[in-house]
Amino acid sequence: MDLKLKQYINGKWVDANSGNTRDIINPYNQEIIATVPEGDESDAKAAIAAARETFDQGDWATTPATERGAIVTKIAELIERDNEELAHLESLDTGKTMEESRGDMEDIAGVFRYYGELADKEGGELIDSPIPNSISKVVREPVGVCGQITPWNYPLLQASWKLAPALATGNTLIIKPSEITPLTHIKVFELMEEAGVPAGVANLVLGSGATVGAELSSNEDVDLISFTGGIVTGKKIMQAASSNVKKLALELGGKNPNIIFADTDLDLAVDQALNGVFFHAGQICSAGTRLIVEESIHDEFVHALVERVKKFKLGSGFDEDTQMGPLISAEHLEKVEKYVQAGIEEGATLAVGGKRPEDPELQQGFFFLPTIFTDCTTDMTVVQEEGFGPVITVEKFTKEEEAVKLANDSIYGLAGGVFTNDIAKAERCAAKMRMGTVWINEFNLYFPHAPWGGFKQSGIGRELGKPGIEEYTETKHIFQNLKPETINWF
Ligand SMILES: NC(=O)c1ccc[n+]([C@@H]2O[C@H](COP(=O)([O-])OP(=O)(O)OC[C@H]3O[C@@H](n4cnc5c(N)ncnc54)[C@H](O)[C@@H]3O)[C@@H](O)[C@H]2O)c1
Ligand SMILES: C[N+](C)(C)CC=O
Repeated sequence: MDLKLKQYINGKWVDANSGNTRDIINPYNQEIIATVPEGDESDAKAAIAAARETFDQGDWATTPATERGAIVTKIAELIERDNEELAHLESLDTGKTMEESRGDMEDIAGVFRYYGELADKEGGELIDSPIPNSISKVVREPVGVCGQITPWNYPLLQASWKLAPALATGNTLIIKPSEITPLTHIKVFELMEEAGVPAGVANLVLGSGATVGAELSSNEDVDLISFTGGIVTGKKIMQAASSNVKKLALELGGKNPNIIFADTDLDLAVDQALNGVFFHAGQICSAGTRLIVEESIHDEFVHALVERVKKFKLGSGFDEDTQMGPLISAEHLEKVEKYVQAGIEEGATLAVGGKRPEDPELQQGFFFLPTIFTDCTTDMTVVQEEGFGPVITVEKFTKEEEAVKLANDSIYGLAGGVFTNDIAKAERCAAKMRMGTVWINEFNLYFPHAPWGGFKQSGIGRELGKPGIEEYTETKHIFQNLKPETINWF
């Protein structure tokens, strides 16, 4: 593998202080694909010190935004140049199909390009001051040293949502990928170095959440922590971030509803419902795993879904005809199995799947069959908890208000969908759905220009769009009195 397989701290490619390493496993066949340094608190502290010193020294924060933007745009170009290599690394690490990984890399380049172009356009504004003879202006400045922690399901995509806006706005940063999927993070650091990101500005530390992640979240030299991952970890990070009242951005899980009305185009809704869940074997925060289907079309809809699911081709992400790859790890496969077992025990009807495949060619990988449960009710574990696997639950409704009530019956509020040909009805539902994104006649679409994030326990703050760059800035009001006079109050 033509990759450095090191951490990147203060402009140098380094091993872990301890000398420890970790083997990275291909989830398709359990082969070791790479061995990388396993950093710990001491590596995190070294990276934080470099980022702190670089930020405080000031050159990067005061580099003209146009220049920083040009570097971020250059990273986009390099990602486009190396798209195939990056996609290959992502599929090796995660098991997802090459087609999906190629799409991710296009999206990632788009994110760097978007923030590269936005870098010099959000400088601040003059306010119409109510005080005579004064100038009142609002400027945006970088927050400082940013800690960034990413998950294993969309490793580089989630990283791009953090790296690009942080760099564009003049912050310094330390990023920690999931310990089991570090390869595309390493590669993008090679590209960032090539694009001209100065030493100390962007640092990469590899290692576990309990060590590196916990240090980034609690260290008082870190000014902002941006985390994407599970709700349990998110709560720990929120607590740790209170050490110095860090700025906090949390992108957490989802248990996303997809409402299907009887007046929809059935073929479209079936197709989109499948797309909404089964990419990357359902390991998507915004997977539309809670189908809420109008009773009059329920049986026909479920039948159509099941017939298509039965034909899914599972296999290696590198085979052209594979539609669904494996789950990420043995541990996660076990978790999904237990989740499905809970569904069966709580009385849901298994319409298809529900177990590991029997195909001898898939026995080395962490595969689970695409699964559909019917006769589901809101009190069931499979309806309330995020399974993060290829599992759909189907609930029925008869009235519009009931559909919205079911959709909102969750601690999560990340995303949801509505399928209907009655646009007024769709708009009414969208207005009442308590989620950061609502799709109408669409599911799982995202692009750099529109903000992404969750209501309720799906998170705090927004990534992407203008809010995604504002997260990385502090707002400062500068007031200038053009005709100062003594007040003589005291
Ligand atoms: N909202 C979104 O946009 C979004 C996007 C992708 C994934 N997710 C969510 O991510 C979850 C799956 O990812 P995961 O299993 O990698 O999540 P996770 O919470 O287990 O791990 C995420 C990251 O946090 C680190 N971590 C673990 N413990 C930590 C600690 N105590 N302190 C600091 N860091 C720690 C991990 O090493 C990893 O890098 C799902 O819940 C999914 O919905 C959300
Ligand atoms: C945000 N998204 C959809 C790219 C990945 C969620 O896991």
